[in-house]
This record gives sequence, C-alpha cells and structure tokens, in this order.
Amino acid sequence: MATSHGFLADVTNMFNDAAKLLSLEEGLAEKISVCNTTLTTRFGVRLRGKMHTFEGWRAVHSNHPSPAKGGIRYAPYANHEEVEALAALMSYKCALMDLPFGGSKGALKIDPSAWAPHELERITRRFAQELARHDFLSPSQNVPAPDVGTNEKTMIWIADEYRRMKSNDINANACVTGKPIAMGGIEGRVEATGRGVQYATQVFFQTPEDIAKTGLPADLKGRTVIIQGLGNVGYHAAKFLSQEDGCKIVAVVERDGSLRNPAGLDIEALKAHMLETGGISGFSGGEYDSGSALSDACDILIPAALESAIHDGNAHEIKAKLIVEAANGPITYAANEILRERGVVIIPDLYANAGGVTVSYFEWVKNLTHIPFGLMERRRDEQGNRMLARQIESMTGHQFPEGAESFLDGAREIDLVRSGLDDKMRSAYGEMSRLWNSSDDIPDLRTAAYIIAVRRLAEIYQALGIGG
Ligand SMILES: NC(=O)c1ccc[n+]([C@@H]2O[C@H](COP(=O)([O-])OP(=O)(O)OC[C@H]3O[C@@H](n4cnc5c(N)ncnc54)[C@H](O)[C@@H]3O)[C@@H](O)[C@H]2O)c1
Repeated sequence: MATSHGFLADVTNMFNDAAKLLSLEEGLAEKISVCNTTLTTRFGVRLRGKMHTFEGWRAVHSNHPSPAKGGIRYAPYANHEEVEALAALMSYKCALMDLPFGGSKGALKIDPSAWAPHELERITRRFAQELARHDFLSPSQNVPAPDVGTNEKTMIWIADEYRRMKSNDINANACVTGKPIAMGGIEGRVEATGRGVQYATQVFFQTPEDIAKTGLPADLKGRTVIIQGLGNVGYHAAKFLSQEDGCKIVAVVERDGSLRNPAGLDIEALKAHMLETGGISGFSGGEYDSGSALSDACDILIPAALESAIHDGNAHEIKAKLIVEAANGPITYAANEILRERGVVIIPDLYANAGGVTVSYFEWVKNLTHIPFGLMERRRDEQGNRMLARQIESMTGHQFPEGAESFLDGAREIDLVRSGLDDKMRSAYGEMSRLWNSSDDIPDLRTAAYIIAVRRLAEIYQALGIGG
C-alpha cells in the first residue's frame, strides 16, 4: 500500500516550482507554504469494558481567509505529516477555486471498520469535543467535511456535539459541511467530488488545444477509463462518466485487487457487490485478479484512493494519456516529472477534486443565511425577479446576462448546486488552461494551478501587511 512518506515534501516541492516563477518578496513563499498550527490530541473513550486511547490531528495550514476548511479522515495509517500535507493542498485548492476559505485537514488514527456505529459515534463525539475545546471547530474558524473513512453520519455527530457545547450560537450547524439533508445538508454534496471530477474531465475534452496535447480523440464518449478506489469519489466519478458521458470503465483497482472488463464494468452493480461483500472479488461482471490494473492500457486514469499511488517505481509503466487526480496527492513529485517527460497530461488534484469543497461552500452559505434554496425560488415568484439568479451570482461570482435567469424557473436545489459547481469548475479550468498555454515556462496544468493559488494567497498576505 502507498504510504504518506514524503507526501509533505512532495507538496512543498510542487509549491516551490510555481512560487519560483512568481516574483514574491523574500520570505513570503515560505510563509505561505508552511503549516500555521497543528493540534495533536489524545483522548480516552471507555468501550468494550476498557479504556481506549485515540490519537488525532487537526492542521490549520492557513486561516486567511477564515474559516479554514478541509475534511476529516479516519484511517489506521493517518499521521501528522499527512494531515499537514493535506491541509496545505486545501489552502491552495480554495485559493484556486476562489473560495473564501483557508486550508485545514484532520485525521483520527483509527480503522473505522473495527468499531460498531454506536462506538464510532462515541469516539467521534469525544474527538469533536477536543476540536471545539481548542478552537479547531467552529462555523467562523474551522469547518470540517467528510473524507476517507468518514461520511454524513460522522459530520452530524460532530455538528450535534458542537451545538450542545455552544447552544447560544445560532450558526452552530455551519460548523461542518457534508451533513445529511434533513440536518442542514445540501442536495448534491455526497456526489459533489465525483461530479466535479466529471465536470473537470468534460471541460478538458471541450478545450481543443489541451486535448491535442494528449493525442486522444476530442470526444469523451467511448474513452476507456481505469479508476483506482471505488469509494465516495471514485464511485460517483465512474458512475457519471459511464452513465452520462459514454465512457467505458475498463478496470477498477481496489484494495483487494483489480477487476477488468474491456466492454465496460457495470458500476452500480459492482458498488452493490462491494457493499455486500466488502470487496471486488467474486463479482461476476468482470475478470478479477489480486494484482493492479493501474498500468493497463486506457485513455484516462483516475486515481481516487490514496496519496502516492503513482510513484517513480510505476510511473514509467502508466499507459494512460490523461490522468485526472480525483484523490489528493496520488502522484509523487518524482512520478510527476517522469509522466510530464513522457507527455502524459495530468489534471491536478487542486482542481480535479475541488467539487467537494465547492459544494461545501454552498452548504455553509445556506446554513449561515438560514434561507433554504427552495424558499428563494418562491420569493422570486412573489416579488418578481432575479432572486434565484442572484443567489447563484453571489455564490459563484458568475454574472448572468439579462434574461438568462428564466431557465432556472422551477429549479430544484440539486439543479442550483450542479449549475453552480459546473460554473466554478469551468471558470477555474479556463484560468488554468490559459495560463498553461500562455508561456513555455509553465510546463503543466499543475504548475498553472499552483501559480494562480499562490498569487491569490500572496495578495491576501500582502493586503494584511504580512510580507510586502
Ligand atoms: N470525500 C470527498 O468529498 C473528497 C473531497 C476531495 C478529495 N477527496 C480525496 O479523494 C480520495 C478518496 O476519498 P473518498 O472520500 O472517496 O474515500 P473513501 O474512503 O470513500 O474511498 C476510498 C476507496 O479507496 C479504496 N482503497 C483504499 N486503499 C486502496 C488501495 N491501496 N488501492 C486501491 N483502492 C484502495 C477503498 O477501499 C475505498 O473504496 C482521498 O484522497 C480524499 O482525500 C475526497
């Protein structure tokens, strides 16, 4: 299994490659790249008749702007360095997507499958108390979301614990995103990261100068795809790309091996099999083996599991022409160089998996305004005009031309979320692509993404008087 060894150094190296192309004042690049604060907490929970000690972290890479935003991961391999690397990626991601958040990430060193739901609830509530007690959880300072090993349930336990602790905070529910709909969540958050991966892939295939660099046909329909990790992100990306864009998912790589089907795997059926059996082996709709299909022939490779999956030991063997980084940090710095030299185009994590935090932003705004999107829609009917369009405008910065709002008549919350996400993904891609194509000094989309992010962060630090 990939480890997080060197992950933080890889993120810093990628940052430095971009920062050196900008003329930043001395010391500012370092200030931006280092992690501000990391809380380490160890707490006890009495379970199964004995006291168990759990170790967790919450890193705030940057709290300019505030709140800091980023997921919480439950994994047995979680560690301090990994959390800081992931928090740094969150700062750059939010800056690239022009979201008003700093970057944060948290983790608990735990195998969630080893505990029953009621036990996980008690552990999570204790973790939430520790985070809140140290100001690493609050709607205005630090807002977690789901990541590997956590989900809507984890988020609502955290929100509920926080509400009990801060019963006079009317915005308490906005202390986490990714909540169930009935508890202040937003339609489309569960699918959002995979949906964003789909939109990122679509817009890439609609950009002729970029698609030309891969040598792939300009049509997304019929492209062969390999997905690593059929969890929340990988499953939704695979589902949407196969069902809506006509891609063929020719292989899935999971922790227990690989499944191949040259005619395309039935993703819904495979996911149902995984939920029932806990793995991909024994699925009748494909050929299983215990090895890895990561370097099989395909057009598009989507790593959606863990960091450092593609490293200098296997980067030479990758046959895909395009890699869409659905996971955070799935390609090491060394592998990135090898792939770039081999002409493989990479849509970087900062951008490709930003759908989750973008829709989290919509949820946070919805919680803070206390106005459900549907109510906005009715107000438009009563008061005349543009209420719904204004809400999208304020969320995304998109300006509707006069008259364009009429297509949103009768829009449901999910439509609003998807169109807002699509808009954000398109505008960020346009910026990255234009920059990449504007200069030979910018070797790839990743460097372009980092340049945009670092520039924005530098502006914030300079405006604050920190550096310049
Ligand atoms: N959930 C989100 O909204 C979100 C947002 C942005 C980025 N991400 C990133 O996407 C990645 C996946 O997150 P997720 O939320 O889908 O997690 P998840 O836990 O739902 O899914 C991870 C999947 O990867 C599989 N996996 C684990 N080890 C593997 C291995 N060695 N080889 C192949 N497969 C393996 C697991 O079995 C699981 O199916 C992570 O890097 C995460 O940080 C997630």
